[in-house]
Amino acid sequence: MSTAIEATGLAKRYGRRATAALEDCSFRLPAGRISALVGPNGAGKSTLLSIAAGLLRQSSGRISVLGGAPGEHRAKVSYLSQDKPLHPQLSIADTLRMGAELNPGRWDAAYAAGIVEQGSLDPRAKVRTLSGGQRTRVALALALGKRPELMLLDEPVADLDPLARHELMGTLMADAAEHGTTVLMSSHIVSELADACDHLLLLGGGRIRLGGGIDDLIGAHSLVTGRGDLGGHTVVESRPSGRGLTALIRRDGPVGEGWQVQEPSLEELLLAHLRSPEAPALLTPGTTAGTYRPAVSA
Ligand SMILES: Nc1ncnc2c1ncn2[C@@H]1O[C@H](COP(=O)(O)OP(=O)(O)OP(=O)(O)O)[C@@H](O)[C@H]1O
Repeated sequence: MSTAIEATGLAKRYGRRATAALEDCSFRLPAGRISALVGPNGAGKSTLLSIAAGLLRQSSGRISVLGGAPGEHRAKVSYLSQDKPLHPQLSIADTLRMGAELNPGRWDAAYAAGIVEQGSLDPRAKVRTLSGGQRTRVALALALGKRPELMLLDEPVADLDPLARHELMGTLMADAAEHGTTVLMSSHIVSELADACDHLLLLGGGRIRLGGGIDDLIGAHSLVTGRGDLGGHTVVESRPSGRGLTALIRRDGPVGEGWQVQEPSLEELLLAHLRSPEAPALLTPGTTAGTYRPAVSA
């Protein structure tokens, strides 16, 4: 599988701030995955997405996007920032016409119009008269109508009502799966990421703490309850439970006797890592920078 984004030692420091927003951030995002970019407030998610979009320059390190420098393949990339900028004076129809003009040869007018219609929006309505969630829908129609190869979405559905969120996420994911679009999407709504995404990047302290297919990452961990020795396993988090412990561990071989073993949910996996910022990072082989070499035909 080819590479959509690869970063090595990526760092970003804003001005003279003592702490870096990104610090030695290295990962590979395989093409065609729908990846959740998760992390606490201030973890560097927006910074990473802006750098990948070519709108912000890193302080050091390297990043390639669709095989080029960020911004080099702008026509194939849609970036939706948290504030979802649109022209307030334009109508929805004019906004979509602008999308068509800016993306000659790529624009899918019927698809973009369909996303607007799903929200029962009048195409003649001015953007300034729309609610926050309605603007989000129009911004997503612009981003999707472009039929990009890579979508960089910064909290794309945070201000949508639950029904609209579910329906728009469904559209986005079905479309990405059908067209093989790579999606990197930041969000705090973990319950919905579990349904929508097949890949995860967890950012903490400016570094990648977890990276890989969601099934692989969950499969590498166990939620154990009981008493006994957990030596040999990496204990990500543990807390007292009854007369013993409940712990999220990264297994190294079978778990010993005296423990009840369960598979953690994505939420349990993320919460344990968010509560334990000192736990060692885990990147699956396909997500480690520098590990992918395209097959060479003889
Ligand atoms: N323009 C800026 N100038 C100075 N510092 C900034 C700027 N933008 C972000 N930062 C700082 O960089 C760090 C990372 O911010 P960023 O917005 O990338 O985090 P985030 O993970 O997207 O957060 P959130 O979940 O709250 O949206 C924070 O400490 C923030 O204060």
